[in-house]
Amino acid sequence: MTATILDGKATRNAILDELRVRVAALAERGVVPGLGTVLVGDDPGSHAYVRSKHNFCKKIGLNSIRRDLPAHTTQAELEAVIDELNDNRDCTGYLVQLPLPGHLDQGRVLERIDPAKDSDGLHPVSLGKLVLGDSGPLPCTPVGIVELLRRYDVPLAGARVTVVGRGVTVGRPLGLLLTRRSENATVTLCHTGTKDLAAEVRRADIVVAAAGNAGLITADMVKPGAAVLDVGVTRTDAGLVGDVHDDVREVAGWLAPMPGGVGPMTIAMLLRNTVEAAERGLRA
Ligand SMILES: NC(=O)C1=CN([C@@H]2O[C@H](COP(=O)(O)OP(=O)(O)OC[C@H]3O[C@@H](n4cnc5c(N)ncnc54)[C@H](OP(=O)(O)O)[C@@H]3O)[C@@H](O)[C@H]2O)C=CC1
Ligand SMILES: Nc1nc(=O)c2c([nH]1)NC[C@@H]1CN(c3ccc(C(=O)N[C@@H](CCC(=O)O)C(=O)O)cc3)C=[N+]21
Ligand SMILES: [Mg+2]
Repeated sequence: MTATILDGKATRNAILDELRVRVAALAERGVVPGLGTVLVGDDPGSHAYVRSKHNFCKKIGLNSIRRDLPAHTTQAELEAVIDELNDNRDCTGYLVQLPLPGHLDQGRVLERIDPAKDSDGLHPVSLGKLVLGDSGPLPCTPVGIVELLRRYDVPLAGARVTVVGRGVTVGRPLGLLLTRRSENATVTLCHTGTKDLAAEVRRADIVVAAAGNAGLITADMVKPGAAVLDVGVTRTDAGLVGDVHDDVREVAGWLAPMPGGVGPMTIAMLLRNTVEAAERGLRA
């Protein structure tokens, strides 16, 4: 068997078409949503991500607002930029590119973002709403994963899902999303303390690999026909490598590859959160 590819780029493009229509409807009412990015330091990977976010804004008619700060920026200087974006009427949503340089307190920075402008869905208020089942911005990568599975009709209700990784941006919030009544999956979250990772993965109808450990998931660990989504990204001299070994393609029923799977969906959901924040602002 060769897996059906869950094509994140094609799906992202379909979502961008849908967003373009919503942005045009907002424009008719005099609202142009604007996505802000805050980037500290000169990591080339982070610069590339931020650049591509701004390019996609242009493609769907969003304004974008860019704040690039030097690596030696102080906590107070960064907080002043956060306060400015919170007050900036042109900025309907924004994100602080992670990770921040080690001398900055990431938690304090994220908490200072106005929750109404949280495009990432990673503010403590947004995560709290997710736990409570209240509506609000959802974390981009987890909601992108759910959206990708839905658009390919991968069955979720009753499915056994094994998520490898309990990180705050992917694994942990994904577990919360998938166990909502609307998804109804049964979720196992794995981490470095998991006793028998291979056994947990082998039971799964859906495997989400979000560990950041290159080639961790191999074909012998995957139940034939399972859906496998590769989220992890490891930078090597040979380029970016995912958590899922190439041999998985021969046993999986569906595969979201890295690159070309979940990554593009993350950006699509970031843009959707920004448009939705502007729509909510109109209703409020
Ligand atoms: N494609 C995309 O759109 C995105 C990709 N990413 C990528 O996804 C990955 C996860 O991101 P994030 O959640 O922020 O990362 P974290 O570093 O916060 O979390 C990684 C998790 O993986 C677990 N883990 C690591 N190695 C193993 C192992 N050998 N066996 C079992 N569990 C393991 C860790 O366990 P423990 O808790 O015990 O340490 C931890 O819970 C990263 O590679 C990141 O670059 C992130 C965001 C978006
Ligand atoms: N505040 C914040 N929010 C984030 O969402 C966030 C972050 N910080 N810091 C870094 C991680 C990582 N991340 C990715 C987004 C897109 C791709 C993506 O589009 N990847 C392409 C490949 C990109 C390439 O080739 O360089 C793909 O998978 O096809 C990957 C990873 C978001 N993150
Ligand atoms: Mg690979």
